[in-house]
Amino acid sequence: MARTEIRIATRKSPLALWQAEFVKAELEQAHPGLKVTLLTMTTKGDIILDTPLAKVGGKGLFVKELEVAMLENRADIAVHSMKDVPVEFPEGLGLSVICEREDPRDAFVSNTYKTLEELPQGAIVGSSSLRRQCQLRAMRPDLEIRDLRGNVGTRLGKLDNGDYDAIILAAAGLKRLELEERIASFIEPEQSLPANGQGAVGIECRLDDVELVQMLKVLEHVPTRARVIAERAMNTALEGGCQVPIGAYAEIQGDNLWLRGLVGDPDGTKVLTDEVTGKVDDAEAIGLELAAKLRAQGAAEILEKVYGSK
Ligand SMILES: NCc1[nH]cc(CCC(=O)O)c1CC(=O)O
Repeated sequence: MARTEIRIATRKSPLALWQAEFVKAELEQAHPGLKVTLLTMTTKGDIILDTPLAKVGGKGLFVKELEVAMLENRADIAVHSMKDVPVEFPEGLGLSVICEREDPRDAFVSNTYKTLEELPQGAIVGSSSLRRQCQLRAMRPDLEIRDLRGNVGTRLGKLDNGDYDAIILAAAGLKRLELEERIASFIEPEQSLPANGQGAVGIECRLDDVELVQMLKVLEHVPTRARVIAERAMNTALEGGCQVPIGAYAEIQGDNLWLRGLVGDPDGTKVLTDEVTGKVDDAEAIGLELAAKLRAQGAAEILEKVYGSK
């Protein structure tokens, strides 16, 4: 008998809730009679899980609370922004679906200026992403970049307070939250290469739940998966985390997949970029090839310096 309920474990931020509600609506539409419920949780970051379920090689494993909920069968799925999804999953869990990508670009948000180019000398720009900082500084070394944290609403509030002349956010988050009118202009990938997976949403679940995996498949978007796999492969091969100046962005061009990567110094003095094109079916190999090309240019030394200074 087909299952009648799917439980989504989700964080409480407006964007996390939007993504969970999106998945709920799609699943309920695709499977008449199915009820999808949201289990909201406050996450405190990584915790050590000590249940036998999550033990690998006798050791406790670092997992997030959403994953604990799935491993303990209090929830069935978790919905993630792909750019925040780590490379490895606890044993038994994995990414079963990658949904269609929203706008992958970074967005320039300002109440005064229309574009990055329009910013006056010494303007104050908010972003805590080293990837964005590196590319901004490379383009405009005169700007003063200041930290900016919190969820999308918090960040916009700080801009409106006058703390910054402009801030950089992902276009996808703003569009999903119906805040697109806050975008003064889009920053094209050639100017600010997006983070791997930016704008794409993925669904994590227990991989042995065959019926569930099957029901989730209606949300799968094959071209997005190929793009994100290539981007993540490059990132993984260079051991890039979310807080290093590293970008990866793929597009599908006919039968081909084109992938561009970037590794830089946070201060923007060194920026390495390279590209690889190959067959869509070879997405992962394309990512690995690009990582090797960037390494040959000296990417590993740059990243080591960033990690070393933490
Ligand atoms: N790092 C935070 C984060 N993770 C996902 C998004 C939204 C965009 C997306 O789904 O990729 C954001 C906000 C931002 O970068 O402005």
